[in-house]
Amino acid sequence: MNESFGTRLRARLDAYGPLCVGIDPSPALLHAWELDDAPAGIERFSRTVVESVADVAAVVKPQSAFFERWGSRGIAVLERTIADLREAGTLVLLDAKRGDVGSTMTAYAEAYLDRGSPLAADAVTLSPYQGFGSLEGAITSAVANDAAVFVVTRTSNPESADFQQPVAGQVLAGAVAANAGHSPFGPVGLVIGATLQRLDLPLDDLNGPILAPGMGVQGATPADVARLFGPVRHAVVPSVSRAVLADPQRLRARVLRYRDECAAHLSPQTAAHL
Ligand SMILES: O=c1ccn([C@@H]2O[C@H](COP(=O)(O)O)[C@@H](O)[C@H]2O)c(=O)[nH]1
Repeated sequence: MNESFGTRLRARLDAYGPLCVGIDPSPALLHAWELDDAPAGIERFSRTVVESVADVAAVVKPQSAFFERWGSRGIAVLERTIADLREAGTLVLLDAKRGDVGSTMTAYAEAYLDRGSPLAADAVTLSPYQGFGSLEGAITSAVANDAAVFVVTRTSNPESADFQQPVAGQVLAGAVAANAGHSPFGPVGLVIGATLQRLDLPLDDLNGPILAPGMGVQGATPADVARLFGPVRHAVVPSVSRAVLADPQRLRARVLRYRDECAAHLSPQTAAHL
């Protein structure tokens, strides 16, 4: 029997430290790297990130949007990037934020979670705004494929609060129910921005991982992540993209610095948040 995503994630967090590194081949970053904003440039960018960080980051998160910009050729680069990451042994979290009616969600799950798919990742981000129940097929598929879903709950962008707060409790309740009985983490993680000033959700019973984007350019620091998540910080995977991707020469060094800072702030022994 294969190991569940939760087991694999816990092992990688313990072995490598708590950090997710993004692959975000935006026009601005391609320009900074003196690469063409074209499929070949995106491929070179992605290969460099994989070669520089796959052996030191617990999780790597390609941002699907930056590949989709180039249509089928961009998707082909995304497929090869996912394959390279999986071969390197890191966990791949595809940031695609899909959400739709149940039948269509099943098709998204086939695309991103079914082991046989060329786009299959270890986990994918989903949007719950068609009702948490609409994600059921994707959650079932995640369990069947030893994968996971990370559901948008309280995102890092400043516009999110008023819109998401009213339903965040329902998202949490759905995740708690889906994760019951699993160990060390269930198949449903939450996306909660590291930029939030305070946590307005009780996460103690989540029993799932928390992806926390927003470090670096969006303003959050590893210390902020520890303060925000306090007693559940052992389950947090802080994520960083532009702040480490800005310069290819310094990419690995910056990843190592973020990783070590996150480890120092988020380890169970650290009482910095108290
Ligand atoms: O709440 C969220 C959810 C996802 N993201 C994504 O993470 C990266 C962040 O990039 P940075 O350069 O580290 O700011 C990007 O792909 C977003 O789409 C997020 O920022 N906030």
